[in-house]
Amino acid sequence: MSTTSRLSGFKDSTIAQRRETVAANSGVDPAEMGVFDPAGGLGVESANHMVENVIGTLAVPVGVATNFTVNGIDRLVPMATEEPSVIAAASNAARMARVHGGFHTSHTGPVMQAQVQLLDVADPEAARLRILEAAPEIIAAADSLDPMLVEFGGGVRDLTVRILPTRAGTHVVVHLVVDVRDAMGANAVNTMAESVAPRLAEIAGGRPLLRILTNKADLRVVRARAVFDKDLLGGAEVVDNIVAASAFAEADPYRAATHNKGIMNGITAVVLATGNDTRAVEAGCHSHAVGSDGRYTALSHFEKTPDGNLSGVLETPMAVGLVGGATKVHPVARTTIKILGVETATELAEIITAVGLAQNLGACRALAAEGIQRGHMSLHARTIAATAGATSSELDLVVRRLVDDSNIRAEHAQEILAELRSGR
Ligand SMILES: CC(C)(COP(=O)([O-])OP(=O)([O-])OC[C@H]1O[C@@H](n2cnc3c(N)ncnc32)[C@H](O)[C@@H]1OP(=O)([O-])[O-])[C@@H](O)C(=O)NCCC(=O)NCCSC(=O)C[C@@](C)(O)CC(=O)[O-]
Ligand SMILES: NC(=O)C1=CN([C@@H]2O[C@H](COP(=O)(O)OP(=O)(O)OC[C@H]3O[C@@H](n4cnc5c(N)ncnc54)[C@H](OP(=O)(O)O)[C@@H]3O)[C@@H](O)[C@H]2O)C=CC1
Repeated sequence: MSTTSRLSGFKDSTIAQRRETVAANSGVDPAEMGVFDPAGGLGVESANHMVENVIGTLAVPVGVATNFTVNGIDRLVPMATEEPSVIAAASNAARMARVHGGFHTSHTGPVMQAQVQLLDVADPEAARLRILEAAPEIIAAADSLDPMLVEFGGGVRDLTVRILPTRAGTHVVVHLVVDVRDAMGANAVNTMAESVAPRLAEIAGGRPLLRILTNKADLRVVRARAVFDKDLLGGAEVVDNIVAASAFAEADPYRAATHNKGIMNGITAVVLATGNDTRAVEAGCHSHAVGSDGRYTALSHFEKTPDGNLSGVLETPMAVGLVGGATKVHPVARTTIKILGVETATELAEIITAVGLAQNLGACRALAAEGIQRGHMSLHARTIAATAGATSSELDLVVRRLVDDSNIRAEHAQEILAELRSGR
């Protein structure tokens, strides 16, 4: 939790000043901010304990989005992304929601599901009922594998059975529904699924094959809503145009894919910054974008409020944890969690979905008003100038010229540099 996330002048500060401000406003020890230096973050030796055949690490920029209020609490939000303008857009959108109370969320709890696939079952309908009759035994056996999780208030909540016709015959698919508390939960539920699979197969009179969690985490859903201010958005016409942009994304899968990519710009950046599994969250979100009619659509929805402001809602599965995976191992992830000030995985999930909504609004506002290139390309100009070889002292000058000339291209950056260096 931060004292305030409204940090005026933050974007124009030096890196050292930003670190000081973030530490002061989040209660993180200023000395700990050194973790964001290349030498202070993930060392090669630690990396070698995380994955296989390690030869090094890859640094990704980490910035802090400002202006976020989620459920009445100000949060500074670390975001890891290589894409210019993402953090600026999220901060800008959060500023527009802040005046109307920020983001409000609700959730279904940290519930994941593991699937056990059973093949060669002669009587699938009867097998389904036999498994349901044995549910207390199966649930107790699964719970006994993770007493720690049960002690924390988690454990198996339910067992369901589906009959699935496939081109390889009829499969009986058992779902273990597990409250994984502060874990992302994949390892926890996979262990359970593997352990109870032989007994399930015995009851069904078939053979077990896959025993793995589903990333369609539709029992672990977070919903975020916010009202964005019409004047800060740019007026009534912009509000109407964002509503039309939202309708376009709902109606057209080609547009929905890009619209949802914009949401994931924010979501993935926080998921990555906190050491969570980006692929698991991406799989969950995109699967959630397919409606009951089988059509891929927008994850968010925007409409005009009676007083002419813009209301936005977003619902996403959000399988993130505070224990397990890389979250506790990666030194940067440990610090980003402290900056966020979250105590539970669900609180983290709520902030991430709020960022997704802000990110989406930021992009839709730009698209529905001046177009994406003005804001995005003027920030992208920094990358172009650096790629062209501008030094720190030359960078700002080259960027200004690229933007002023409305010609944000590498060749032009090189021309400007040549001109500067020749003293012309
Ligand atoms: C870039 C802005 C915000 C400029 O917008 P602006 O109106 O020029 O900004 P401003 O200078 O008036 O500042 C307003 C606020 O924006 C933030 N801000 C502004 N500039 C910075 C900066 N340099 N560094 C950090 N924060 C910045 C900051 O919060 C600031 O307020 P403050 O807190 O300072 O009082 C705007 O043009 C914008 O939001 N553009 C959209 C950019 C975007 O969405 N980028 C995502 C990448 S494009 C993409 O991949 C997705 C897409 C677009 O395809 C998805 C889709 O199609 O739906
Ligand atoms: N398809 C996918 O998405 C897959 C993802 N993965 C990977 O799995 C990893 C995540 O698995 P996950 O199960 O979260 O990780 P871990 O198994 O590392 O952590 C979960 C365990 O932590 C212990 N724990 C301690 N405190 C808590 C608490 N407060 N709440 C909950 N559990 C607690 C629990 O048991 P105890 O202490 O008893 O052990 C729990 O089982 C990620 O690295 C992910 O990439 C793996 C396979 C597939």
